[in-house]
Amino acid sequence: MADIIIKNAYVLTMDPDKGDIESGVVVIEDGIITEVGSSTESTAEKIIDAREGVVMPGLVNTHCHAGMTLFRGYADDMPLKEWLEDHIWPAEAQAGDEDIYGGTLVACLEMIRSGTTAFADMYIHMDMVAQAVEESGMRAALSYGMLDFGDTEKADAELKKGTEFVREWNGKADGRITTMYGPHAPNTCSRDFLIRVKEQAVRDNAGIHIHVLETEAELDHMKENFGMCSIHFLKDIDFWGPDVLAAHCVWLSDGDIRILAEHKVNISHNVISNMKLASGIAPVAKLLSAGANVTLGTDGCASNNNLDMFEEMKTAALLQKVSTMDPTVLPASQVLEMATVNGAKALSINSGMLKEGYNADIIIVDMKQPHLSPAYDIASHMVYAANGKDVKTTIVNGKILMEDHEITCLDEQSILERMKRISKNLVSRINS
Ligand SMILES: C[C@H]1O[C@@H](n2cnc3c(N)ncnc32)[C@H](O)[C@@H]1O
Ligand SMILES: [Zn+2]
Repeated sequence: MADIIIKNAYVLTMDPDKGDIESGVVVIEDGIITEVGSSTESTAEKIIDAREGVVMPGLVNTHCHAGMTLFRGYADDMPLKEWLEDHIWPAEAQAGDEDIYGGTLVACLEMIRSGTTAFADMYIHMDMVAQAVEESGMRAALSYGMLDFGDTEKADAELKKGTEFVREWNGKADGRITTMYGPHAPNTCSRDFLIRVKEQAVRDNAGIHIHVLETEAELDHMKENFGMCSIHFLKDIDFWGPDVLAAHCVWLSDGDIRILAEHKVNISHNVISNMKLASGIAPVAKLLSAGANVTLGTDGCASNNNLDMFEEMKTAALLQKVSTMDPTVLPASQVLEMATVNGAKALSINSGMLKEGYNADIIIVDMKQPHLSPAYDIASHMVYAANGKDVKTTIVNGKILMEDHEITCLDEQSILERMKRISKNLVSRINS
């Protein structure tokens, strides 16, 4: 007997061999999708009638700092350097285990509510982040954000911390948690340190998550110090490969785009964060036509200011269209691919499609609403008309984390109460 059968659903499989199914079933057993479309199986522990709903793969947020929900709305309307150095980093220095744990739980609630089933995170106090992810039921690729600023003692300590985290948590939480190395960026980490991180990641067979060319200031810094941009600099030290997840990638030349595509680097496009910090417009249409694996991420809540991947999809499409003055770039189906299939590939997880043998990471979107009516083209609706609040059911690894808008895995009220308490205490510590 199956664990879950979802029936009477419009199934947006994202599987190119199968396409959409007008009214079909999805069968789940032991955390895995065992059938899609039709089934001889009619009994299950749990039957979900998804009439007037769209069943699709959960969205994959490939660049997040989940604990930064703590700083949602805390420092807005300024450029990256001032925002990080004068506000966020001093605030993070005051945050403790309890704060990051509580902030991450709020992020998980927000993601589950808005249809994200997996995310890549780079942050601090990562044991607490991992613990929160484990409890939430979500899937995540976690990394400790390492910075050395050219200080060799700090480099040793940071790499030690990063390595311990990678080794301790990889494969934990029934395999829902995987780990990566997280060197912060080419302008905050030294050349030697980046070389050491790459070697260590190769030894540990782990991926690398890094910010790259988010701002023009980084481009100027790299040119001044190394006579080349970050993309060429990282090529020079053999850093690039399909194991790397590069966030932002805004300030790219055509040559940079070729390098990223050739080395099969995974790119996380963080359109809303880049717009809010006025960092710039990433050449996403060009990256995609060069064959690069472009995915979507929200970045942290202090530069977005939410974790709604539906907003991210719509904004990504619209900004590329207007910035290239070409309405045909990033059509809805391609944007959906970025948020599902491409994201799963970047995280090396077997999710992102509704297909036999894939992880049962699935969401159901409630279509019986004025803003989704009528429904000619479901992909169009998911990108241009829907938002995170339309997600009514979220399943990760075959477990229901939210059903009919009701969170089933976490105690939402107590997490929100805790956030009130810790954020108040944190701000009073920062201000004293
Ligand atoms: C892992 C580290 O990355 C920082 N961080 C958060 N958002 C950004 C961003 N847009 N660019 C660079 N660093 C960022 C966090 O504040 C943390 O210190
Ligand atoms: Zn970031």
